[in-house]
Amino acid sequence: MWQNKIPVTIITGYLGSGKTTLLNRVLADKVGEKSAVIVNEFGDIGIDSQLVSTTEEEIIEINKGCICCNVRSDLIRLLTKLLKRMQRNKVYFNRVIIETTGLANPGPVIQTFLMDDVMAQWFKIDAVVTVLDVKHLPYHLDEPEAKEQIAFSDVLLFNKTDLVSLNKLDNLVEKVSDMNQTAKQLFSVNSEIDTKQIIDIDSFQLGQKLELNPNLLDSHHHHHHSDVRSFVLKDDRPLHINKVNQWFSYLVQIKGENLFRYKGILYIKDYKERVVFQGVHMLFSGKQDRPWKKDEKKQSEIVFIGKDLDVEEFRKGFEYCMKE
Ligand SMILES: Nc1nc2c(ncn2[C@@H]2O[C@H](COP(=O)(O)OP(=O)(O)OP(=O)(O)O)[C@@H](O)[C@H]2O)c(=O)[nH]1
Repeated sequence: MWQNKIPVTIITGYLGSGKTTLLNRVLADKVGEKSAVIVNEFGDIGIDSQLVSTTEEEIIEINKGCICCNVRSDLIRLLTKLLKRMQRNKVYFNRVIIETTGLANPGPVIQTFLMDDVMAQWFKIDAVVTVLDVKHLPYHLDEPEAKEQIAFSDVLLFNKTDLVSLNKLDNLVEKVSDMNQTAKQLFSVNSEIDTKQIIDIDSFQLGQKLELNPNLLDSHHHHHHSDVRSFVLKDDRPLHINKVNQWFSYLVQIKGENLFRYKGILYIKDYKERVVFQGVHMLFSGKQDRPWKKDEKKQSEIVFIGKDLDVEEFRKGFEYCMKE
């Protein structure tokens, strides 16, 4: 039996801030070995689990909804199952890392570990790590999810510092510090930090969290998402690269402001490799990834998350990329 509770690191942060990049760093590091990883995706499909580079960790994905709402019971069920498998020596893990969706309020996730008896007996929260996209966060600071992610944080990672001036960064740090005065502050490009600064730091402060939100432990606590929607386009017909380039440059330039997050895997005609792309507002990057595996279904899957997006228009654009 284990004498110590299993530490849980909760990685949160708004859409596209650099959470998966951070998770990959932790997993590539010695400190992340033997982690059970839970990735929660907002939308129908799990692109994240395909983008997380894995070795021997258990990666489990919850993608039926948002982890902080209807999926809380799924989280408990899943962790209970993992515990049972460990007791039967089927798996071994000595920590849990949860990456929440960019639209999750971490409050209810924290609550899961405090309120449920079994969870509280076996697990302890090591830290809530919030990744901040210093370029785009100023546009989202008024969103309730962004605010709560900052408020509940034990470690604030100001990421993407390559994209802003020192002046802008200072302004943002000042605003964020007003919202959370006790969290440790770290700065990074591509979430590059010494992972020891966020893992096994035992810095979860319940008292301080309760001061912020006295309802945290109230099991009737409810939370509603702001007006942000997501949808997925999926098709197994190959896409033409020239058309894809045209469509994306249109989307980025014309829709970029309302397009908070988009990412996916593309099946491009005549390419042996998958194309993986990522976008946050007007910043976009795509690259050829590993070759398609023999038994893998070749198809394109894209998730879009944003405000005032006309799904039909996106669907037409996608169809256009398939036409000869
Ligand atoms: N320029 C720059 N780009 C970055 C930095 N960190 C991450 N990115 C890019 O930002 C995009 C989003 O990074 P992810 O790690 O996928 O972000 P995320 O928070 O997991 O995103 P979601 O969970 O999908 O909302 C990717 O294209 C990254 O390569 C950084 O410090 N600077």
